[in-house]
Amino acid sequence: MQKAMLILNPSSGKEEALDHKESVLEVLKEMNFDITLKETEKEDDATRFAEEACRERFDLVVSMGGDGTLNETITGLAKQEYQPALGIVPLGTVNDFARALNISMNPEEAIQQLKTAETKRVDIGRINDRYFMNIIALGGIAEATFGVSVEQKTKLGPLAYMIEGFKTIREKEPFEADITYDGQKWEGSALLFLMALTNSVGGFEKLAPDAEVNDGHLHCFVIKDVPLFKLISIMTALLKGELEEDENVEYFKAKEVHVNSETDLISNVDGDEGAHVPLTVEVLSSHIPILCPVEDNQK
Ligand SMILES: Nc1ncnc2c1ncn2[C@@H]1O[C@H](COP(=O)(O)OP(=O)(O)OP(=O)(O)O)[C@@H](O)[C@H]1O
Repeated sequence: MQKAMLILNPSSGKEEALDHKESVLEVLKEMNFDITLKETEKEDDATRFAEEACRERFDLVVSMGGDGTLNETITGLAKQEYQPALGIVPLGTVNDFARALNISMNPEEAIQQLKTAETKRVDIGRINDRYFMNIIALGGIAEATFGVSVEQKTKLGPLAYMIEGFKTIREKEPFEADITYDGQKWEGSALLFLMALTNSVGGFEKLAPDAEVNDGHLHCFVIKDVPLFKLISIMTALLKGELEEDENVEYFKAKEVHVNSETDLISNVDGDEGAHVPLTVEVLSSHIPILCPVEDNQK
């Protein structure tokens, strides 16, 4: 009999994981899995559980929680030679990675999708010694989002990040960035630097319309030092996928990016506080086997 590990974070999103526990257990049973249930209690539990699933040669790991739990689970899988397939039941407030994979935002539907899903290897990213699934952001807006409370996030949803960022951007200075990517260089004054693996960021799904979850590239945007009103219009157009060529935005694709700055920038890694500059960011191409809805594979 094949073995599945369900990693469940009871505190995610609106604390609804326990409401869906029975459904997911039922579906995994229907799929003929011998199930081990692991509930997280604290930081890094999901990483330890995922490592254990690799060591003990589980066939499937299902991560049921928010982006934080998913990031921890992927961190546990990323370094291992043997990796079980990863199923995702999104329960967080943003769930960008699941969005990019066309996994339903409705937990019950996402659970049902597991039954017919197919395994697809997708890219993840590494920033210094940490992994990420969606985006690295650097600059005032990016740092401001660290202050968004869980209550705000839950109430306002994904928009809270951007709103909070715009509110505080006035106080922030542009930074001099020294960016090297795949042998090329960009130097200049920037307000924001984004490196995205998928098109789905902060709940918006059109950031980099040609980004695929396994295209082996970081999609990078440097927003130069512009007045606040211009920044807001650029960001709005960018997130809606409506940004035309703009002299204030530099776009490039890269497999590896090095960033340095004299300003002490703190990276925003998938919405959480990450490493300070200097940074080395790279794509680990088609690195994690993920259960994706069938429709997506048949495109
Ligand atoms: N039982 C628990 N009670 C409280 N916190 C927990 C528990 N188990 C894990 N955690 C914490 O929950 C965090 C992850 O939460 P979650 O998966 O909801 O991510 P998130 O980033 O808040 O998601 P999103 O932004 O999409 O809402 C981990 O950092 C971990 O420390």
